[in-house]
Amino acid sequence: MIIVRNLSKTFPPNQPVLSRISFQADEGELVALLGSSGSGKTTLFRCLMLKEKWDDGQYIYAGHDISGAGVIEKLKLRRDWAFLEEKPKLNPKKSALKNVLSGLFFHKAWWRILSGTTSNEDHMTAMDYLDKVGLLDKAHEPVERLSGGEQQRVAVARALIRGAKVIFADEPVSGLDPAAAALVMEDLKTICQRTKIIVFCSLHQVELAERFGSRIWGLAGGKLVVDIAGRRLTHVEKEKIF
Ligand SMILES: Nc1ncnc2c1ncn2[C@@H]1O[C@H](COP(=O)(O)OP(=O)(O)OP(=O)(O)O)[C@@H](O)[C@H]1O
Repeated sequence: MIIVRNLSKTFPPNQPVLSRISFQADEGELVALLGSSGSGKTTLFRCLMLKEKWDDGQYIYAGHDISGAGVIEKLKLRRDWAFLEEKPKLNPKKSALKNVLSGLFFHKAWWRILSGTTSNEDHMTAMDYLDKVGLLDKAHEPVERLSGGEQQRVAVARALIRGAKVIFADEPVSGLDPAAAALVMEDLKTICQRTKIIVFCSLHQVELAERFGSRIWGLAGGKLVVDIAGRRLTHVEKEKIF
């Protein structure tokens, strides 16, 4: 569970971006974050991933106040979190399977890293995750031959094999056509519900937020102006956000 109270952030010299943001996000939630360009979506994610400092506010993760986390604690916490970008950083020449397995790098025995070998168990686990994102039949394809949506799903599988408990997805489907975007969002929603992780997903498309978000947030003027359970937004709610 994540609880944030009154988080505020101003960029120097005097540009307030986030103003007293408060929320609670529970396991199994897919939070769809809507906001116009420059509203602070990425900044909010960067603060929540402890990549950006904020001025005021309390941040509680899994029952611990991590507002003042030190370097070691931050490194440990970041293992629980995964970041999905619009263009996932994958090795294009390597297969989908190898890219997913690369998520296990820090979990492998040193001699396996040196010898470049993989245990049968890791192999099976990676195949399971590829199955979860509907890519079992593409496991041995080099990633460069996969579509943008399929590459994004490989990135999701890699995040999951790392044991991510929270996924921050910053506009993960903005470069995709509507059908591919829906498939990626469907994966995120299913995985979120089945594995009880929290997914924060910033989106520009209201329809995707309405269709896949179990919760919808709207960010405008540095504030969370909308925080509702996933459903069709009213005209008034849309006007508040955009
Ligand atoms: N490092 C920085 N220094 C100063 N200002 C910044 C910095 N990063 C972001 N900003 C400013 O903060 C505001 C919010 O930026 P942010 O990238 O969080 O918005 P966003 O909602 O993610 O936008 P988009 O949808 O276009 O990606 C913008 O006005 C931006 O120029």
